[in-house]
Amino acid sequence: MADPLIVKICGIKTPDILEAAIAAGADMVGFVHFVRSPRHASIEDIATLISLARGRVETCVLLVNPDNSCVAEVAALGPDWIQLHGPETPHRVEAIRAEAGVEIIKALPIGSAEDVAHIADFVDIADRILVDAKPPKGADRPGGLGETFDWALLKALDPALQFMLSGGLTPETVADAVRTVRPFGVDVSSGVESAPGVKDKRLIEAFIRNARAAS
Ligand SMILES: O=C(O)c1ccccc1NCC(=O)[C@H](O)[C@H](O)COP(=O)(O)O
Repeated sequence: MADPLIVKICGIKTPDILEAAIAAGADMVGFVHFVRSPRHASIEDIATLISLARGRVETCVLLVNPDNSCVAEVAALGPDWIQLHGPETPHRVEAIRAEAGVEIIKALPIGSAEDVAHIADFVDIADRILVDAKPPKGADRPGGLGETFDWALLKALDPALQFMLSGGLTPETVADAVRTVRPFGVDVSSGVESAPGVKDKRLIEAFIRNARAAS
């Protein structure tokens, strides 16, 4: 039997939405620590959210090219995962993994066949790979933009690679994404919001329901 689909709801900022995501059956929740994001959460808020979530749902703190002090501060909160969503090199991912002692999701932006080929550099270093749309030139952040990419590019990947799919997924598109791409997991942020940074409980429920129905 195939592994059950992992569903991650990213960009949660409040206990209320955390509870809604858990009640709707999320496997993993993401907290963004990046000041330019409309989903930015402080270290103090993330500490509260992790303590509420512990043992109920896997937690992931999303960082962009963090320095060592930021990594240490986040690792001390005891998340299940750290997601690196910036231009971190394989060497830097390896160093952060060793420093934090936390499993790493490496997010990689996809816009071309070269970007897909670049994934191979991280598969033995990161614990999980997440593919996302490459941000348009001039974007003020590297993710959470509601942008999709050409899923057909992923046909070049080693079929044995288990990866998570993100980038512009919505309750309406996630079933097609699951059936077409057959990812190990799906990740969403903008597609379950009523405005940038404002999560919508009904959209979260619909996203998880539609993802599971297709898996
Ligand atoms: O969400 C953000 O604002 C963000 C900021 C900086 C780096 C990454 C960010 N989000 C990454 C995510 O995990 C999103 O879930 C992923 O990019 C998909 O986002 P969306 O297309 O909005 O569903």
